[in-house]
Amino acid sequence: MEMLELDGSQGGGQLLRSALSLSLCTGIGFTLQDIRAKRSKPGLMRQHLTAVNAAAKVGGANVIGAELGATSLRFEPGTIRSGDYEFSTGSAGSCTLVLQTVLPALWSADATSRVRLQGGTHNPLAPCADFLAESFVPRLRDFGIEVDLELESPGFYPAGGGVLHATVHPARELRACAFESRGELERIDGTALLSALSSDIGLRELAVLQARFDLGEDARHLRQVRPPRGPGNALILRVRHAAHTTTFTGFGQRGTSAETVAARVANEAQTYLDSGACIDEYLGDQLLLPMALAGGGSLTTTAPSDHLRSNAALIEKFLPVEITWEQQDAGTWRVTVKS
Ligand SMILES: Nc1ncnc2c1ncn2[C@@H]1O[C@H](COP(=O)(O)OP(=O)(O)OP(=O)(O)O)[C@@H](O)[C@H]1O
Repeated sequence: MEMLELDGSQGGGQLLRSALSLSLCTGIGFTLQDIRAKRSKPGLMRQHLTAVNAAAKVGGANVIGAELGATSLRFEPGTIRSGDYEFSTGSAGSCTLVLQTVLPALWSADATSRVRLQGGTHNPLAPCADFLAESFVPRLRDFGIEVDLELESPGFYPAGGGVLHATVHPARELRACAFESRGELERIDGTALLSALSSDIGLRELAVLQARFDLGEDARHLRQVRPPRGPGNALILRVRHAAHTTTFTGFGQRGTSAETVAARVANEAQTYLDSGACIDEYLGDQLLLPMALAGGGSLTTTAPSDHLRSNAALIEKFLPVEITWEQQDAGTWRVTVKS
């Protein structure tokens, strides 16, 4: 079996997850050394370990070193199988990142799969379930990839316990896509999601968004998680253009006012609105993989993030593509994938 030797110190969890996805799709195995070496707690954390085990299960892989805290891993992919799967991070670790790891293998399978994920569905530093549903999955559809998502219950750090269901349909031939123009601005709306916290927090967050973007009453939603599993608050702002909806998320935390949480989300959205980009910084790194599997494509984004750069370097090791980026104007970069 062809094997790649990868240096895990060149990135974080994303490098591992992308390597797992690409290994399953290409049949190329890998060894990964110095996993997350530059992070404060290096090695495999629970969320990463769940992703390794999930990838091994979906792809019939042989794995050496899949243990909590492990700093090296050997992964030899086998045959991808569709089916009914259940993966749990066993904590509030992000289950959306686990889903993203196995999605490419599952859409490459020959039949529909159903996946039940348990853990955190709304975590800082990860795409939340709303981001997946409103921004990621609709763009996958452009490649010809059909994924249905159902959020049964949100899970926040530290209690976790969220449940997300995904149905993934086979997609053999991926269409090459260009996400360059976002089209006209149609609407901006926000949701304050609360669990075991006063509605007042959400109302204050939505008031900030209202003041910044002139949101009408029908564009402000307050949702209490019932039954609550533990305290949590996510503020979700959707900027809907004709060709793409961008989802911005903020998280309430002790010691940070509702106004500050909302102002950060609003500032992020404003940076995007001031740019001419179609795709936000986060979705930018996440779309590279389907673009490369489709054999090419392009997107415009607000910045070529570290995640985008390290993901591009990894993808080029597994697939015969070249990924480049160039600045178009002050707030817009164009990323191109060529085979
Ligand atoms: N606010 C956000 N909205 C959407 N996606 C996000 C957001 N924040 C982070 N992401 C995405 O989540 C992923 C996080 O990858 P990252 O490697 O940082 O994760 P990790 O496993 O927590 O790693 P580590 O702790 O090693 O940094 C990236 O694909 C990034 O684009």
